[in-house]
Amino acid sequence: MEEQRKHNDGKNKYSIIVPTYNERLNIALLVYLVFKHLPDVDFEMIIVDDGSPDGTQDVVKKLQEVYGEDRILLRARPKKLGLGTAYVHGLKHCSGNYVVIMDADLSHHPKYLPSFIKKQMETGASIVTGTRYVKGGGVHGWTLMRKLTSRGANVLAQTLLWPGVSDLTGSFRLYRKSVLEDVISSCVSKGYVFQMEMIVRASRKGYHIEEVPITFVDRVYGTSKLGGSEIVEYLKGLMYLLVTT
Ligand SMILES: Nc1nc2c(ncn2[C@@H]2O[C@H](COP(=O)(O)OP(=O)(O)O[C@H]3O[C@H](CO)[C@@H](O)[C@H](O)[C@@H]3O)[C@@H](O)[C@H]2O)c(=O)[nH]1
Repeated sequence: MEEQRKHNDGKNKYSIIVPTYNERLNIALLVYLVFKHLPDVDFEMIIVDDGSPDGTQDVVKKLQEVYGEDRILLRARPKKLGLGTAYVHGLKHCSGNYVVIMDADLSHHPKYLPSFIKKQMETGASIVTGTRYVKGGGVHGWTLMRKLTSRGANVLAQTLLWPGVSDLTGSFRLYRKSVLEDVISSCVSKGYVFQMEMIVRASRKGYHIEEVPITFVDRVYGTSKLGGSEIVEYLKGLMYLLVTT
């Protein structure tokens, strides 16, 4: 972190976008861990909640009292509108020059954040993406079916699209804000396939992308919102990318 501060010169600010839907049991621990792992970093967290019926927003408001409304921003939408548009919505409210996107359920552990920042500073990359599919990365707690689905989705996309990135469907990423704005404006997907579209379009545009290994740990509280319809959307998205990129 000392090294990080040296290179930072107080200029870099990180906006961490966290989309939430029914994450009441996870969000406080996530916020605590982000603060713990980024003690000397200038950052804000933008929670994009889609009217979670479990009271996620009430917890976020309490967190704002503890950490400050300038560090924890709540940007709510009235109903569940999908992951892709949640990122777009969050991005509108970012004041940092770098943007991190991560899940609320601790499957993206905040302990990795310093390595994302370090990698970006060392390489000058426009995007640093977390990968489960290189040495040092992995998944923990998934059923065999979920592992096969994720692996299959990646292998299929790698074979068809050749993007030069090992994990296309993961969403734990750091972007230079201007790059995210550029790439996001050319994306059309709304659901989970958005992650793949983002990284493929960024790669096609020639942006410098680096990877850091992460272990994705399945959530302890709550349930995944990834259903059969998302898989159909993924396949449609893959075909769309095949013909448009
Ligand atoms: N605001 C908002 N948030 C949402 C929505 N759907 C899901 N989320 C939030 O998005 C995050 C990821 O949702 P999960 O439902 O936990 O995803 P997952 O099944 O664990 O999938 C993860 O792994 C996939 C790759 O294997 C990723 O593609 C996916 O983005 C995510 O990281 C969580 O913080 C969840 O609350 C939505 O419609 N709106």
